[in-house]
Amino acid sequence: MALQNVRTVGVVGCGLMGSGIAEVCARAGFQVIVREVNEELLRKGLDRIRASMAKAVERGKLSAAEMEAAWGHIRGTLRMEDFAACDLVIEAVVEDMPTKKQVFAELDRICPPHAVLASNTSSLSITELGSVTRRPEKVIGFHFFNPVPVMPLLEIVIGLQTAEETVALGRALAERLNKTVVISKDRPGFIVNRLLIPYLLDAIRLLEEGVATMEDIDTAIRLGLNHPMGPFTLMDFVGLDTLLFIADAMFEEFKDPRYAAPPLLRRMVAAGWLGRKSGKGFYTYAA
Ligand SMILES: CC(=O)CC(=O)SCCNC(=O)CCNC(=O)[C@H](O)C(C)(C)COP(=O)(O)OP(=O)(O)OC[C@H]1O[C@@H](n2cnc3c(N)ncnc32)[C@H](O)[C@@H]1OP(=O)(O)O
Repeated sequence: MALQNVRTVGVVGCGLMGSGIAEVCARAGFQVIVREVNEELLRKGLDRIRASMAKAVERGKLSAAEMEAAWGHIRGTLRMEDFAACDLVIEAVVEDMPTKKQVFAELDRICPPHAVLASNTSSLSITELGSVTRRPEKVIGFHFFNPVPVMPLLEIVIGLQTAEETVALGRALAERLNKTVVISKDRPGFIVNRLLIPYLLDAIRLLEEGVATMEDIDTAIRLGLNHPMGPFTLMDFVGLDTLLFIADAMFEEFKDPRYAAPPLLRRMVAAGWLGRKSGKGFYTYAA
């Protein structure tokens, strides 16, 4: 399957990542079908896409006419069966292996045989996702970064059975979306999260040990290392539930204490303090 034959891209999930992926694909001229599990989540996801495009217009990254054209390429749905029309589907559901496996098995049943099935997973095994399909050579990881329209990286993850042709499609897609590619083997956390997750968890440990306040830790990293966000701002931005899913998945595989979630993180997620998206995480956000 070559990229020039891809007309319609499916996106499973219209949360933070799915909405960003749907937006950049529509802006690149693909027809996009994006699916959520209920009307409310779908409406919220589509609203997020529209708000992000409006911000791009405001910042001079997109013209009003381009925004309307891109918006016209996006169709929301609640039905998995609608992915029968897709040449490429990118899954961006919750970071949970049983849920993702169920999605991949369903996509394999519904999508045409030529379709490539990609996952936006940030830590789970592409090889394992491929194993529940009859097309493991067409299963690949496309790990985007939040906010998808702004972050210039696409981490492509190659499962044991992923074909060279599927990787070539990933490279061509990245070029179309104006993203730079890095290639990672299928190991937990790939490149970025292998380094990022222990750093973020260590920031929580530093806070719990009382070494410094979270404001000072954030300021230290922002001004001392020139990172755009300190670790607590970044954790709230990524979502504490997502961070916990990733840390647990990495700990499960490596059994290395560097990836063990600090108790405070688990309790914050239990309390529903998920970061920016829930209005409260390490910091509190206005509604
Ligand atoms: C956990 C995982 O598996 C993976 C992950 O995703 S980890 C998280 C990765 N993400 C990060 O690390 C984000 C770190 N933070 C940042 O880079 C920055 O804080 C940020 C980009 C989010 C915001 O930066 P900022 O300077 O405060 O915002 P802002 O000035 O509004 O925007 C920065 C740029 O993006 C552009 N932009 C903003 N929103 C946009 C949109 N919706 N569409 C297009 N462009 C947009 C702006 O125009 C601006 O571009 P220029 O510099 O060319 O003017």
